[in-house]
Amino acid sequence: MDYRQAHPEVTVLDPPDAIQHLRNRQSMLQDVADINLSNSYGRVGVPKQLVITSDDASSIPDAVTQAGIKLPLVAKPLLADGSSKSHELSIAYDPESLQKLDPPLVLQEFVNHGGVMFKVYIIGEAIKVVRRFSLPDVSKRELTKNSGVFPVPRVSCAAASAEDADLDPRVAEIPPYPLLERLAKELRRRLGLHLFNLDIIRDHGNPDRFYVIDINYFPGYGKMPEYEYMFTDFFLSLGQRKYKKYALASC
Ligand SMILES: Nc1ncnc2c1ncn2[C@@H]1O[C@H](COP(=O)(O)OP(=O)(O)OP(=O)(O)O)[C@@H](O)[C@H]1O
Ligand SMILES: [Mg+2]
Repeated sequence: MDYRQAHPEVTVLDPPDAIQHLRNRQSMLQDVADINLSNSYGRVGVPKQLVITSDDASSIPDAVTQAGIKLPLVAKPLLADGSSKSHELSIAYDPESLQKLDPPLVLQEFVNHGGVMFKVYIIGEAIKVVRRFSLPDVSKRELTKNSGVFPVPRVSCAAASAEDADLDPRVAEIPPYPLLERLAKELRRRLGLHLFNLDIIRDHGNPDRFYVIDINYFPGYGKMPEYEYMFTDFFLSLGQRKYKKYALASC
């Protein structure tokens, strides 16, 4: 803030406090929940979730029952600070094993989505969607058979791209652009950020229902095809905006 005031000539793209908002998995998804976007192209929300801050893991099964959220649950460290620990996610299949978890956490309902997710990159006003492999569905049978807490492998970061894979079109179809554009526009405004991405999954039982499960600030753009062109356009648009401002001020 001080720096910004002392140097009005410097363009601060995304302010640190707005970026900070994404370092907590609870506050990160709050705006998506508030927007509660629904139009003729579909609906976008957040999986039902519960935040556990108490150190006493033995109270988690009761808290889950009271919140009415359903197993299996994805347990995510509350802080998403980029450390490798903050990416250590697990899946819990039965109430008993919830006591083995290590708070502070966000417990999120696991949504079956057919093993494919969408990384939606936002660069200013531009959007690029990339398909990635994700976790496979959990069947009712598996849910009754499995018990325990299992680490979640970082499937979406694996080298294999889902772009050219032979996938069920109902699972692989990119979410409708008009829906993503509305969401991106609202989020840009509410978050006060220009450079971020959304991890989105489609409910396997309901193709019009989408869930945002993660938002990252300045994600690895290297994995995004054509990022060079999109960044060039973005920087040019910033330059033009600044030029217009100066031109108006000096009139
Ligand atoms: N609610 C959910 N339902 C189903 N699968 C989920 C859910 N949340 C997360 N996953 C799966 O777990 C993966 C990692 O989750 P998430 O993106 O929230 O964590 P992360 O630590 O930020 O991981 P990454 O850096 O790999 O994106 C997702 O890509 C997806 O495959
Ligand atoms: Mg993610």
